[in-house]
Amino acid sequence: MAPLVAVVEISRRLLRGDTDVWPVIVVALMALVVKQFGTFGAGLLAHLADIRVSFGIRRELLGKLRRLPLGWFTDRNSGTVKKVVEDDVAALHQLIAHSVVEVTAAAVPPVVAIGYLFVVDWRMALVSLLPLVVGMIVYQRAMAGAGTKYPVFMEWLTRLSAAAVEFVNGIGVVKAFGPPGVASRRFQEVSRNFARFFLDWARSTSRASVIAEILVSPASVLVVLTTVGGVLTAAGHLPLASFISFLVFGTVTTTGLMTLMTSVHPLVTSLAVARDIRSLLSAPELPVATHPVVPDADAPGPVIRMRGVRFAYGETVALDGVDLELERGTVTALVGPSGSGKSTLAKLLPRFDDPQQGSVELHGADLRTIDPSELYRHVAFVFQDAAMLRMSIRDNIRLGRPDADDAAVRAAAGKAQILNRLDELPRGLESVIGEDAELSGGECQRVCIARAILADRPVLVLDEATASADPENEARIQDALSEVARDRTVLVIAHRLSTIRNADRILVLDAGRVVEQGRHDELLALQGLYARMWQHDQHARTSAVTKVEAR
Ligand SMILES: Nc1ncnc2c1ncn2[C@@H]1O[C@H](COP(=O)(O)OP(=O)(O)OP(=O)(O)O)[C@@H](O)[C@H]1O
Repeated sequence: MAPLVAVVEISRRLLRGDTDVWPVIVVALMALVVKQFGTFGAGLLAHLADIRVSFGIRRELLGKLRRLPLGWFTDRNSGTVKKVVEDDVAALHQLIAHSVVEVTAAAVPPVVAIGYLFVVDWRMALVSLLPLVVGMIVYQRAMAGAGTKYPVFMEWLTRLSAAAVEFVNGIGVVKAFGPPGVASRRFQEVSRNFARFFLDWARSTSRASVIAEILVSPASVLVVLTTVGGVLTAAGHLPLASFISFLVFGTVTTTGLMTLMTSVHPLVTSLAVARDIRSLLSAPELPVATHPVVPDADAPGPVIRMRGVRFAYGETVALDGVDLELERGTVTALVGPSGSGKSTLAKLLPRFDDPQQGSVELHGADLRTIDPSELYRHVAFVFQDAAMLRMSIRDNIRLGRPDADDAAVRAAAGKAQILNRLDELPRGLESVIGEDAELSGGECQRVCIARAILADRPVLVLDEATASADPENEARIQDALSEVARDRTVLVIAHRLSTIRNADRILVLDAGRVVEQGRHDELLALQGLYARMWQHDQHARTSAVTKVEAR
């Protein structure tokens, strides 16, 4: 404001015939210097605050992610989590480091200017606000309906990006099977509908918003002020110095308002982002006992016991009253038709979720009463989606035992039937998947098995997942699994019945219930679901072999 005040003060003095204007100029220049330091200081403080807040939020988010049930992650893709932890927190930067300072800087001058103008001449001050008030009313009217469409606009953006991702992901399949053009048709359709929506939206608001913008522009304010002020000054109702004040300060209100409007948009976006962060922070966690129980590994009885377990995904009941006991050092296989609840059951053991009814116990202690880190000292798992972290294969293998030496890592890799393959890589165990090494799905799974062998937890949950592996890979995975199962209590989801013939116990699931259980021979003798599945499995194998031989 200082240069503007200086202009008015200098004209006032000159009009009085006082030519001593240097002190005013010096004060204005000093004020400018103070402003520069002030702006720099404010920016610095705001950025420091941003660093502290972002750090605090990220730490809170990571803590939260650690406490969320693992099932929460399987229901979401990693993109969602990354968006909140990385992008959303980064977007808050705008709010904390910039918007606060910018909005303040934009809001203060108009307020001061209006106050000052009212002191100089309240009637002219009202006149200077006239174009603004009319402009705001027009703008408000135009936006009243349009504002409600903002969520629809965001919805369209999500739909558009989903269609684009679908188009790119499915392009191979559609190219191979679909008629030409099918792949892009859906994407084009969504784009076209979006364009239509957007045009309608823009059209409904454009005329009014252009009028509003013209009204609140500095030019309009200046036209009104010079006309009214000129007439009043000429008639002797307004001193010339006051008229100059209005010419100088009159447009400050409108320019400030316009800056305010442009800095409000990032503010609104940041608030939406803050909502997403808050919703992640308030996602329900797995309850943790205030006085956790430490399970006694020497307690008599089964290592794992499930009683009357029921689990539903919304309306879909996946498990309906399951009882299960895993005896120490035994291998129990879960079999059943697709969708019978095998994965759901297996994932309750490492507490991906809690059952809605019934309980899961480890050495007689309900999992809900055990500290999660204590639970993972007992239970390891290898699931189909073999997870490799972006670090060396050595560190991937020793994730569960970071202090393991090289010999132990190599021994585990050897038992998991993957050591030779890893030694073939240019940097051996130092290689990083995705950077200087690529492994097949089966090979990644064997690395995960090596991790489980090294972690040496007494209970192991496995998804056999050999259905899609080639015979050699399958045989190797089988060998690795037999190795890892030695002396451990194992629950394995079996996709090929031939691989679990020797299991100590086989549990047959159907529609979320255990319908048969026993050893392979006992189940065959029952002539029930298992026997039918076995026949089907055998038939599929022989017919595949016959077909290959016939060729
Ligand atoms: N995240 C989920 N949300 C909703 N329903 C689910 C979810 N996961 C599984 N289901 C449903 O729960 C039931 C049991 O699924 P589950 O994956 O446990 O079966 P499964 O026996 O492991 O199947 P498969 O052998 O095909 O892997 C199915 O009806 C499935 O559609």
